[in-house]
Amino acid sequence: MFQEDTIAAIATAVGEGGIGIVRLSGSGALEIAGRIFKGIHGREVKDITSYQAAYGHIIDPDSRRMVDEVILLVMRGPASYTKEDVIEIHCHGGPIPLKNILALTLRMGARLAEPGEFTKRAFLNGRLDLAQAEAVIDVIRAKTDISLKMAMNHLTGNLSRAICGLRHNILELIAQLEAAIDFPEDDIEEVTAGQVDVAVRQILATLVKMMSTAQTGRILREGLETVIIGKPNVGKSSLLNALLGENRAIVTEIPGTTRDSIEEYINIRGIPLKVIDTAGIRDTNDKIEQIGVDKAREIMNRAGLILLMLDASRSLSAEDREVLGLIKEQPTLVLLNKSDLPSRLSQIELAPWVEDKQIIAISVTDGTGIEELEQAIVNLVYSGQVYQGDSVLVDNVRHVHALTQVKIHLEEVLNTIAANMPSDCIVIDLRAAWEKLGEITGDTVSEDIIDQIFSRFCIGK
Ligand SMILES: Nc1nc2c(c(=O)[nH]1)N(C=O)[C@@H](CNc1ccc(C(=O)N[C@@H](CCC(=O)O)C(=O)O)cc1)CN2
Ligand SMILES: Nc1nc2c(ncn2[C@@H]2O[C@H](COP(=O)(O)OP(=O)(O)OP(=O)(O)O)[C@@H](O)[C@H]2O)c(=O)[nH]1
Ligand SMILES: [K+]
Repeated sequence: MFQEDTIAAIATAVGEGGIGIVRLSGSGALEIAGRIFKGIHGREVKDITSYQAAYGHIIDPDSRRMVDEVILLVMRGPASYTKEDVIEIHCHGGPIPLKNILALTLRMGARLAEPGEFTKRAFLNGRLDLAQAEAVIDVIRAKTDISLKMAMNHLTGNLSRAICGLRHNILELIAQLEAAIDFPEDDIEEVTAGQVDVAVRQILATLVKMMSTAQTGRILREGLETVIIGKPNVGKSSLLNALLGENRAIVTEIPGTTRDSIEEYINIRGIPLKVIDTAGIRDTNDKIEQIGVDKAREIMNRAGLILLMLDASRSLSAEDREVLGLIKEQPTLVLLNKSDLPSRLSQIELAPWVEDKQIIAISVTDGTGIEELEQAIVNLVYSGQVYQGDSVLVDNVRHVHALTQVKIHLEEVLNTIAANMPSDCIVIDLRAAWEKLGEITGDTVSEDIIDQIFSRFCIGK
């Protein structure tokens, strides 16, 4: 199922870099490269064996002008990333050499690749399944080492294998039931329904276990949206700076498809915290009562973690009570800052406001309680089992949605069995579950969904 046109794109990040790469993929890749590459000692592209590089120059065949000095790498399909013929031109890593070489390949007949089109071809040509292809971009966008381990785990196919295992088990049940439908001699059917019931319950248990990893998985993949809230001067900015300083901020620039944004993450023992910026609110006015309670509520509703800060060196004020009044069901850690100063905050007065929320005494100034704060965040995210990167976590909303549907279909199977309905009714829901699972690996998925997934990739990947 090879696509005939040859695509080209800059594979490296835009901007200044040591080396830049223009990548070509498709049946015309070698020929196009052959027309613009002059290798040392007359080395020609067609004579370079797969996974060998050659030194030479890119020459514009029309003007005979030298465009850049390069190293060219040949990967012949199907032993390439896309399974097509692939050429990489490693040039000087400036935007102008890259742009000129790309333009030249386009002039020679290549087409500019769409975002994610190389990986899309790798998927369509069977190098990767859909879950693995999605992991490629997760590897690139991983925010911490742990996020990276999780993504690599998916890239190597561990999630896919788990899904395929479930699909295999469901398909076996379908086959058994259909055999019973097609050969209804004996009263084999009743026995089979009982067996199906047991088997489906087993599959459901595995499914539920997988789904239970989704919350942690999603936090590791996307970051935990965190808001630091408290009245002016309690030490919110100081805490943010302390966390940033100790844990080295990872600033990922994601030129989003919807909006250009720079997202900042704080790495708390491998957990990426995405601190929601309340600067906009703070800039206009420093007073909590002027924030507009609605706005504060909205921010807190969006947050996955609330760090509510009080000044332990002062007694509880009306402003504090207003902030405390915003506490809801969400995970909240109550931080009593400035614990280095004499305490004036009455725990008895505070208690009814915080109920079962964890309270941590900290001092940003001398570092007291920061470790405890980090540990509390770790406990919240992992709820027990710290992720070491060795097991499969479900981390992708698309996958969670599919699994939720699968669960509904399988529960329907149990209902159908309980209602003594005929086997073909059972088969309908088993088949629906089987197909839904296939959406994750891309075995049964619409072109729309495929396009949607790859459109979120960067160009050149
Ligand atoms: N220069 C370069 N680095 C890169 C990539 C690339 O395309 N180019 N990759 C991606 O963008 C990633 C590596 N992924 C790859 C995965 C498979 C194959 C591949 O061709 N595999 C062949 C093995 C070839 C052989 O046997 O020698 C195969 O499995 O058939 C290449 C890259 C990261 N680094
Ligand atoms: N003694 C002591 N002072 C602190 C501590 N943390 C912060 N401060 C001081 O408290 C003052 C306010 O700190 P900020 O971090 O600006 O407080 P904030 O909550 O961000 O204030 P706003 O930006 O006005 O909302 C500064 O003078 C800090 O140096 C602490 O743990 N102990
Ligand atoms: K401040």
